[in-house]
Amino acid sequence: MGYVRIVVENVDFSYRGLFRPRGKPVLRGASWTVEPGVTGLMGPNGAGKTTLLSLLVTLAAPQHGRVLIGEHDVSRPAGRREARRLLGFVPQRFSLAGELTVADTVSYAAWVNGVPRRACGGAAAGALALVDAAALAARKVRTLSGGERQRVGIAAALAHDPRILVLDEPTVGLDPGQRLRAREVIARLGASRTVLLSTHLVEDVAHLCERVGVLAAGRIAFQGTFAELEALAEDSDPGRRYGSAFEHAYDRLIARVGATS
Ligand SMILES: Nc1ncnc2c1ncn2[C@@H]1O[C@H](COP(=O)(O)OP(=O)(O)OP(=O)(O)O)[C@@H](O)[C@H]1O
Repeated sequence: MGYVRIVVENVDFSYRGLFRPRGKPVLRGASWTVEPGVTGLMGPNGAGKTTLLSLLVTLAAPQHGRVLIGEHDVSRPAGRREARRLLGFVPQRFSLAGELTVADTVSYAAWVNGVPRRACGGAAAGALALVDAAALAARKVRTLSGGERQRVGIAAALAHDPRILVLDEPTVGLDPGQRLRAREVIARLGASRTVLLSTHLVEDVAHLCERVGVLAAGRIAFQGTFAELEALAEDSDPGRRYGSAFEHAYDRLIARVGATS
């Protein structure tokens, strides 16, 4: 199966409610192309990263503009149906039934996502192997550590063998060893899929992401490589270290977008 890109075209999105019929604009004319491999989505708290990921995985629909998953336009019901087969999603917080085994949890995810019942066991075993979690298959979910649980969540999202994997802050709350392990798993998955993850961690982007998008003031203010983002720092201080150069580039970018919006 080939690679699949994600295209976001001129998307507006507001959360609307009974008392806010026009809503609060979160995305305003956001456009972005996510290529195969691993891409990071960054942006300040409240910028709309989770909102944008929800639109990409068809949990919400834009009020204007469109989202394409491969050739499928998710604003149409048929396009949404086809797109969902191609998508796996790991939300920032997810609940798993503590009394189920890991194998049953991932088999169930496969079945929910359309894998025929007789193939679910094999699909689960394959997905667990992909995330280095085959040895956890017989464990009850309630006995897992945070890092193990995160890998099982990723396996559940992979159980129907999607071409695209979307992860919302996948390394939050993991200790440094587990974070490295999660990065290794995600990098491996990105070798044959389109992987998009949101993160606040500069090290995640530096070590893992071939490309990065920065969301600010309702749109993708930057898309390019990590090195290109870093170069925005226009390093006037030769003593500045690697990490802080990135923070500097990032701050300048956000300030520039804030001034023009
Ligand atoms: N269900 C909702 N109803 C109304 N407003 C919401 C809802 N979810 C998010 N928002 C608002 O939309 C804006 C974007 O939120 P979102 O969670 O997408 O940002 P984020 O970039 O993921 O933030 P963080 O980095 O803190 O996780 C915020 O102002 C938030 O308060």
